[in-house]
Amino acid sequence: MKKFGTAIILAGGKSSRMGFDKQQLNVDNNRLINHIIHKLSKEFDEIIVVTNTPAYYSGLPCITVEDEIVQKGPLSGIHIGLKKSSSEYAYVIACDMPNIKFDYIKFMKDRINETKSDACITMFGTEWIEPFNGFYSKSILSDIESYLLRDRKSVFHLLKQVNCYYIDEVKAREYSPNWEMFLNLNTKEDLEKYVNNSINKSIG
Ligand SMILES: Nc1nc2c(ncn2[C@@H]2O[C@H](COP(=O)(O)OP(=O)(O)OP(=O)(O)O)[C@@H](O)[C@H]2O)c(=O)[nH]1
Ligand SMILES: [Mg+2]
Repeated sequence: MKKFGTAIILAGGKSSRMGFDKQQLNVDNNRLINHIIHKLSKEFDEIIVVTNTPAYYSGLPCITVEDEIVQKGPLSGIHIGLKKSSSEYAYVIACDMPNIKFDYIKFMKDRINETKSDACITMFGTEWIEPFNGFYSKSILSDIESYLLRDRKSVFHLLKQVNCYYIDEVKAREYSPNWEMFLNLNTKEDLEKYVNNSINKSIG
């Protein structure tokens, strides 16, 4: 089994704050998620999009899956994505995150290789985590499954039960001083700000 060959894109949310489906976000006349798929395909052999609308992805270099344990938020998507993953670890990102940094992905892989952790994510301050732009191992699939079946949803609390390596904020800012690699577009204002702020834009 390959160690780091898979990326999972979560795209099964309700987009209630944005007011339209974030799978249809457009930046520079391109669908943002198409850009994410193409960019990730340079680094990963297998791209899994977790979506309720697989038809949006025909012809793209990815496979699509739907949530199995539904209505539990992002962890539902991480669960089925890991289940379908053909690699030991999967990189996980959301469909509304435009700034992917390969040097940080490499840094996370190195930390996992060193520490043999079951997940690798970044802290924001001391109390918050960035659950995406991180890695999760298939080895925690059963933990996630029983957690979801107990009707729990918090990625933060799930990770406390497993062997997760946490990168601290200061370290992460060496790679992304303005936190742009964790930027996610939740509202129309976020989108407008992103489109008008070329400093934050590493798309294309
Ligand atoms: N597969 C799957 N993905 C989800 C689910 N809920 C959220 N996501 C994805 O997780 C990522 C982060 O979630 P949010 O930013 O809260 O997105 P959202 O839930 O669609 O938006 P809001 O309704 O405004 O909270 C996004 O890429 C969502 O598409 C879910 O139940 N299943
Ligand atoms: Mg949400």
